[in-house]
Amino acid sequence: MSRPNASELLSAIRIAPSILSADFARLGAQVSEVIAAGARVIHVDVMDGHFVPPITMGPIVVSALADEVHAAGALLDVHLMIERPERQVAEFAKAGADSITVHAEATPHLNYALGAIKEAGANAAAAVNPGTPASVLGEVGDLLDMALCMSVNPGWGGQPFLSSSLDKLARLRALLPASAAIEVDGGVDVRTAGACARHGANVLVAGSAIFGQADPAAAYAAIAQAAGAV
Ligand SMILES: O=C(CO)[C@H](O)[C@H](O)COP(=O)(O)O
Ligand SMILES: [Fe+2]
Repeated sequence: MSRPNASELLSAIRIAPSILSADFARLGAQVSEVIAAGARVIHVDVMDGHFVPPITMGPIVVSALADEVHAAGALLDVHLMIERPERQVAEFAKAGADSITVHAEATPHLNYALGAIKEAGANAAAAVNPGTPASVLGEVGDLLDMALCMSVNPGWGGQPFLSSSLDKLARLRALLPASAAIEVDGGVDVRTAGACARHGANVLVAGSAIFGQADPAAAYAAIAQAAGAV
């Protein structure tokens, strides 16, 4: 199965539905629904019960979705909320992850972890929690295909957007090379998406605002319009 060009897909304004809020009994159908509505980035939240309290999913879920997502020309954007992610990135890349995000707070070896992602053949991204300065990512800017600004404290869907994230998005945009995508994750919906895009984000993750709605395809389209993605 040929892979989509992740760098190309992540260079435009994208809404990335997060399957954290999907109905897992019908996960494949829910992902197909948002892809049919235009989604080209599917966000997968991996939590280990240590870096954040909940435990969610592992490479087996990435692998289960990979063929369908790749056949549609879409990519799997894996957000690792796990301790010592450098020990796991090769497994996720092998399972079909196209971009892999590690948290700056989760490893003493951020530079090494990003190199390990690239070596495994995926796009490399690093995330910062709301309490972590954007400037941390300046040290690894040359390795970043994407930077992720958490706009809620990680661990749960459905939390309100932290408005301080907007200035932080602008700081990240100014700090990083123009080739790096800027992703925002947490509390993104029709009300917050436009401001995120105006402050420099181009990959907008939305979980509850899409899969928590009665019509995920319509919710996707409304957020895409609010962000200027259509
Ligand atoms: O990384 C995450 C939580 O840690 C999720 O991607 C994020 O919270 C999406 O959920 P919502 O859009 O409902 O806030
Ligand atoms: Fe996420």
